[in-house]
Amino acid sequence: MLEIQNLSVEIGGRRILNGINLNVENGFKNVLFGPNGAGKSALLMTLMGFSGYKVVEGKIIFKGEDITNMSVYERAQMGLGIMAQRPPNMSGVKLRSLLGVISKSDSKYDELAETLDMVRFLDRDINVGFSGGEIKRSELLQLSVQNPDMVLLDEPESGVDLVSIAQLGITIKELLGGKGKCAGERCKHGKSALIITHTGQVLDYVEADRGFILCNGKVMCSGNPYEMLEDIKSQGYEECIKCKMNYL
Ligand SMILES: Nc1ncnc2c1ncn2[C@@H]1O[C@H](COP(=O)(O)OP(=O)(O)OP(=O)(O)O)[C@@H](O)[C@H]1O
Repeated sequence: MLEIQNLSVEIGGRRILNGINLNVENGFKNVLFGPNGAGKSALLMTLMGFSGYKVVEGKIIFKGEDITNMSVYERAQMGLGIMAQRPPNMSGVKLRSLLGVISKSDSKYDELAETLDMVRFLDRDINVGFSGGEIKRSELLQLSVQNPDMVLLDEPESGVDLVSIAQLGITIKELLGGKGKCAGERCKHGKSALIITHTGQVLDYVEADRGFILCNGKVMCSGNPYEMLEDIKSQGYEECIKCKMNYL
């Protein structure tokens, strides 16, 4: 589904990502761990094609096509979607208007908005004055309406209160499980995902397949995401440098 080949990225002339090789197979839910500033968000933003992230080496292959130089719009049209960590304020653009543009004609976003307690935000400017948790719910609502084949989730649980986190987790699970319309392989395996998490709370709702640890802009190791999370909790990220040789 997604192949990241020897990807190096610069922001403002500074190398942030260095020779990243990482795959997300069809229907797999892979997890990206790593300390603050490792380059995790930069990787997801680069995959989605946002400006400011300059690919200086390598390729991004999605569904067999080289998307490295495609626009955000083209990537979204191909079935790639993101729940960003810090999406921008969109003054003058109502959430309802954006959902209308994203949704296919038969999408019922009112129902999804109700599930995520977002109905009262539909006629507000996107993200303007939203709390941290409200921004996350708004992002998830947009992503659910888009219903992409592959989702990029950047710390979906951060800033969300303990009560709302269950609803958020269930909605993510339903989204990834391919609930609703889908076809062929996608129906069988659900959607593909690359998920950034520090706490691992989202993994209570999503069955993850493989974990990767990113340190200093490089993938240091890969393995069972649940074991990796326990190791990180008990030993921190020190060990990730040592296990570089185990990276597959
Ligand atoms: N627009 C920018 N201009 C300059 N430096 C940037 C910019 N965006 C990101 N960086 C730098 O790139 C590095 C990687 O940032 P990134 O947000 O990808 O880290 P992260 O692994 O997601 O961290 P966290 O876990 O704290 O969210 C950081 O050193 C950050 O300061």
